[in-house]
Amino acid sequence: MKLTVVKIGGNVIDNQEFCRSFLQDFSQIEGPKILVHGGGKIATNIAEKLGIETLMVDGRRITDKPMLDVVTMVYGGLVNKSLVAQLQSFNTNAIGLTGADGGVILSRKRPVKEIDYGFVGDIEKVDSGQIAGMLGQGLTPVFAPLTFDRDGNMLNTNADTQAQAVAVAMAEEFEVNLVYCFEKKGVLSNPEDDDSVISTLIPSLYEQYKASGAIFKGMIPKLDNAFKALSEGVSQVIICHAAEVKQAVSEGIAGTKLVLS
Ligand SMILES: Nc1ncnc2c1ncn2[C@@H]1O[C@H](COP(=O)(O)OP(=O)(O)O)[C@@H](O)[C@H]1O
Ligand SMILES: CC(=O)N[C@@H](CCC(=O)OP(=O)(O)O)C(=O)O
Repeated sequence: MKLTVVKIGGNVIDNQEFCRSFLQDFSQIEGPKILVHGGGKIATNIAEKLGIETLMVDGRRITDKPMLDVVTMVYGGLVNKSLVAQLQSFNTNAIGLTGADGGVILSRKRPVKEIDYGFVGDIEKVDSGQIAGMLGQGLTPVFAPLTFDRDGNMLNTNADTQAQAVAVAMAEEFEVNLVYCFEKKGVLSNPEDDDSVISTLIPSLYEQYKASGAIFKGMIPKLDNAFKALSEGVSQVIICHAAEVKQAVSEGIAGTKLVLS
């Protein structure tokens, strides 16, 4: 059975009209589906209003206790519940969850090496059976980028990684199609040219673009996650503009398609 897992980034969520139109398209995807959302940009804005400074290292947020409170409120509350309410208006019976709800995504607090990331989680286990149970009831899980550990902590978890971990876990039972949606048309060969979309990306080409600097910042962990998903059993991975989500799912052609060779 086919399953679609879509990740939507913070730049899309932050734009009300763009986000609403994406959710309408997402609702029209046939068959069981899961949405994993980010919201990094919104957390940064709200933290700033509260006088809390944002620090990112390698695309990961340093999450001390005040920042953990912000991301729990923003991702688990504001963003998650707003997406769920909007999906309900498009007749998708969404259920909003953090990884802690139902114990679905267990993590381990990232060990301190050179950098102390604070309350950031590295995913250990996804309870695919419980997620399949929700899908079986006709529900569409909507995951906030938050997980939990055995010590009772809520942990901030990168949304691209969480989408990858959910997709890989579900691939044991389903034929999973993973789509990373963001505000550009795909992975670009020239970051200055929005039309320079790489239609098919293989690992060796990725390494070349990374070395030349054409692929940088947030796109690097996104692609690492995307290739990991493919090599661990996910059937198809596409990175595309949020407006192309339906096309990516129904035709398998949109933005950048990843292949292993
Ligand atoms: N070659 C590239 N093609 C497209 N985007 C790129 C590229 N290299 C770097 N980027 C950057 O990566 C960003 C996407 O990563 P990220 O900010 O983590 O997205 P999201 O929050 O949507 O997950 C884009 O907004 C863009 O600025
Ligand atoms: C640990 C970590 O970095 N967590 C991310 C979770 C949100 C996220 O990934 O949002 P986008 O997809 O919109 O970037 C953060 O707090 O920024």
